[in-house]
Amino acid sequence: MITIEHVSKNYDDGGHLAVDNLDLTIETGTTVALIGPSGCGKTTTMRMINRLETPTTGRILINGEDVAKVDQKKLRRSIGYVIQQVGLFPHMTIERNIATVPRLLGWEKKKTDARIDELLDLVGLDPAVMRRRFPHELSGGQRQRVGFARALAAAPRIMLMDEPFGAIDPITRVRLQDEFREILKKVSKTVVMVTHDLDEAIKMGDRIAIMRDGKLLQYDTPADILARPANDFVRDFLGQDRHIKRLSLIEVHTVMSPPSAAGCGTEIGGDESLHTALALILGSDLPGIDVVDGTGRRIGYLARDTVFAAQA
Ligand SMILES: Nc1ncnc2c1ncn2[C@@H]1O[C@H](COP(=O)(O)OP(=O)(O)OP(=O)(O)O)[C@@H](O)[C@H]1O
Repeated sequence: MITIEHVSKNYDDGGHLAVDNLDLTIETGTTVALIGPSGCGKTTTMRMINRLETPTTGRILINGEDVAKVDQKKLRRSIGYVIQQVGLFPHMTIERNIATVPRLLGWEKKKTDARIDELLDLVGLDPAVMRRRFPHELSGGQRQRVGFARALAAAPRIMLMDEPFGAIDPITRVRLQDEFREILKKVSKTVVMVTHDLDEAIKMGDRIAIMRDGKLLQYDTPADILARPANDFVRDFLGQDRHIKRLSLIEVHTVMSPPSAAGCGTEIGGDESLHTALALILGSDLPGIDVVDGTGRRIGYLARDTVFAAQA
């Protein structure tokens, strides 16, 4: 668990606080997305966790231990850090890049080698092809995968991710978000992620922290934030389509009714979102659609009105 207690950051001794009396608790194994307008203090907050910045007042605890009292090198090596432009060492092969922290920790070659293969597999890259390549021989998406693998190398319990998909084209970005989310769940990390992208925060975050002028405005699950913005600023920040965005968090099988006697010809998977269902229903102009399982068997019926009611 990461506990941020009454933390403020004043960079210039002037009156302006980059982070203003922030209190935030991040439960172990969850992902928290920090979001808010440019300059609101997201990156500063994240960088105080691994002591790239020092709080002016307040303290940050990891599992009860004050990070200010932990050896700085030890702290950094125990926290994975992924940044927008990846920051791979250009003159090193992919395998050496991934081995950075294991080497600093003095791992044996055999253990490091096995770990490199395991991680490249995990992030969907073929070790036989990738190990000996250099960063400039990779696409942006592949580099981001390697950056992610490198951050995971020494199995840190915490991952900090600063705009990890910011420099990636939209199609690759969505695919990487899906894959990284699955991997982070599988390896059960505590993740703090900075993003400008509300859809990304909704998709990746178990909780979203919305900041403005260094202050925390709302900290809640994506569904609760979208349903109940804390104030007018948050409501505006979420946008007019927040009800539609909420539909992307609800799976069809959770609201479907029993299957209709006769199929209606248009179908959707039970684990798809109501957002996808809405698009299908509007496109088909039907009062509802069939819900099917992975084998194509009809398991339910989703009425248009059910989708509309879920938006409210
Ligand atoms: N090293 C620094 N020295 C002085 N001021 C800084 C420094 N880093 C950040 N700031 C200031 O602190 C405030 C918060 O910056 P921070 O980078 O944390 O915001 P952010 O929400 O991550 O912004 P962005 O979304 O634009 O990356 C801003 O006013 C910024 O100008």
